[in-house]
Amino acid sequence: MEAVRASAAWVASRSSHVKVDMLEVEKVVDKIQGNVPKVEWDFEGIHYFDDGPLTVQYLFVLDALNFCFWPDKDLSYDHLASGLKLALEKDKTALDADRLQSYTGPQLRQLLNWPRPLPIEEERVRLLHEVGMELERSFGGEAANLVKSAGNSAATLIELITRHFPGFRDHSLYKGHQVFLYKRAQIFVADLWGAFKGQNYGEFHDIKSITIFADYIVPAVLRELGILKYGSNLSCSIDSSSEIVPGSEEEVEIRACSVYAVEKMRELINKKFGKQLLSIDIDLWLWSCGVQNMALSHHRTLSIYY
Ligand SMILES: Nc1nc2c(c(CN[C@H]3C=C[C@H](O)[C@@H]3O)cn2[C@@H]2O[C@H](COP(=O)(O)O)[C@@H](O)[C@H]2O)c(=O)[nH]1
Repeated sequence: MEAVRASAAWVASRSSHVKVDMLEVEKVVDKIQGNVPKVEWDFEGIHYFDDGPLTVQYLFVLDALNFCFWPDKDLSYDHLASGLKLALEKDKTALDADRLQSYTGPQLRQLLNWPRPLPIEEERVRLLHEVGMELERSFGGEAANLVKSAGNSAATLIELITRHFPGFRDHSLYKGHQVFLYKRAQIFVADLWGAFKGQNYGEFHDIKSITIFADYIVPAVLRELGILKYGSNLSCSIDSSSEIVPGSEEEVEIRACSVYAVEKMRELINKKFGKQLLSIDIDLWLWSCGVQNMALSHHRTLSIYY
């Protein structure tokens, strides 16, 4: 994703609230001797998988809703992944395109077996409808057809997703420039790649073009590692759990600098240790560390993108 990589670097070079500390990037790389611990996709054992098109439908719906869990302190990504899995196991038609278009908020809660309104629930419902409608209109109702039409190219798939599904157009304006982060579109590609182990629906000849997924966990891990340094006002806001305004310079810098920092880490590991590491590998390692560290304070932005 050249647009993501280039715009993240552009932000990082002008950033004032967040800095990428290159010395710390080097220290971390040397400490692990270039060996990023391998984390298996679905290390938690919470995702639906049947090796066929229904898995693709599941992952697309999952990533359409894969954002903003923190406003409910008991809710996490795991509930979404395992809730949709259980729903599919009970009823294989639960995620059919026509069904997606008719879910209401209470029905979505019921589907996920969640006892109270979900964060930004109306948007989640709207996005489900959007996915159902566009899948039906352009892809015969199946996310598997969307994936097939990308011809095994991650970049083409992301282009198709962002062209057809406005809810996946994760971008911001920063100092007048358009910044692309495409977190949920990229994570869908990575989920296909991970679930299908690089085969079948998960085969992409350009998987190395994917960057990390700029969420709210990875930046917190990078900060903990000393790689991201926040200015004092931003540090105070995050540590006191104040909300960071969506589209603010602070928010864009946190996300873009995270992408940039991991790109630098990957380049360094590959150069110094002669590896062919992907950003996805680093992402899953950092993310899995982050979700296991309950004490980590992350930035809080109300957003449908992450
Ligand atoms: N960068 C990055 N962000 C990720 C994921 C995943 C899940 N990926 C699956 C793929 C393989 C594994 O087996 C994982 O299960 C979720 N998130 C983000 O985290 C946040 C949720 O946090 P909490 O509220 O604590 O549950 C929220 O923004 C969500 O969008 C990832 O991989 N990378």
